[in-house]
Amino acid sequence: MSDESRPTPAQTPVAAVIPAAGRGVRLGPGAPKALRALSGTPMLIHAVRALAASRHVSLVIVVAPPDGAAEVKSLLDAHALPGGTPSGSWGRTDFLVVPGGESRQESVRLGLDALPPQYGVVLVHDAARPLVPVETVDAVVEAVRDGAPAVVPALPLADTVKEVEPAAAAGDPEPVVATPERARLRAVQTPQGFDRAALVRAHETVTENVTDDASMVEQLGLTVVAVPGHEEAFKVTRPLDLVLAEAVLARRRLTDGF
Ligand SMILES: Nc1ccn([C@@H]2O[C@H](COP(=O)(O)OP(=O)(O)OP(=O)(O)O)[C@@H](O)[C@H]2O)c(=O)n1
Ligand SMILES: C[C@](O)(CO)[C@H](O)COP(=O)(O)O
Repeated sequence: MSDESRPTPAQTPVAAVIPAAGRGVRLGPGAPKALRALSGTPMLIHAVRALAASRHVSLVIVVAPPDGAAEVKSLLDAHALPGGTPSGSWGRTDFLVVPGGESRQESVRLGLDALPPQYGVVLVHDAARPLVPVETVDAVVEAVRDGAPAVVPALPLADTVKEVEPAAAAGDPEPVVATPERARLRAVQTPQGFDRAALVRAHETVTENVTDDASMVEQLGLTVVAVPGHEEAFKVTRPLDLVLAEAVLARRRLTDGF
């Protein structure tokens, strides 16, 4: 589809790419992180449900561990909505599974390669943020639809942040070189939302390793805007995060009944 005939972000359907191919080294030994259970359900399934809960999202592309695409596809089919829907669909949300790569960046690119032409808005969401509320997903989509080429959910910081000269050996003291003004800093979450053309160009252009997709779009000189993030959209990275995730799910079961 040419750029001229592609629908504008305000009209276009929305797809989500969920990179889920990481090992979860910081979480400790075990299955790939996205397949580990939270309250008995794989983290990835929580993440897919969170995105599929948005009325905007009609396709989810899951980027599976490189040798785990068939297992992930079966898992998604097994967790289809009650009542049963055809393989590859959860009611109004379709899903595709593709194998991932060596880095998060490569996995996202492989997900983008599988994106059908009609999708003009793309969310990129870590499987490792399984509890993001639907309100956050919707706020990101709406900001892209309003014309921002890239949108990140973000929270103010509680800790003061120091820039250091990284130590040569782990555990050595590290000289502090600067203290950025905390009030101007934000901790950035996912889903990050993009005009598809901007994100694809960023992945074609930026070759150095970066830690999120929005910074690649920044490097193109395009505007990235932040909308309010949510404390429950935290990333499950280390063992203590699992404790917090289980506590959030227990509270949701009590207050929301699920
Ligand atoms: N080669 C990779 C590496 C990461 N990811 C995904 O990117 C998201 C954020 O990455 P992170 O939390 O760092 O996950 P891991 O790479 O699994 O964690 P670790 O760095 O502790 O190994 C996760 O959903 C992870 O599955 C991916 O799809 N492909
Ligand atoms: C994309 C991200 O979640 C934004 O905070 C984060 O940068 C991912 O980092 P990771 O080291 O790959 O978990």
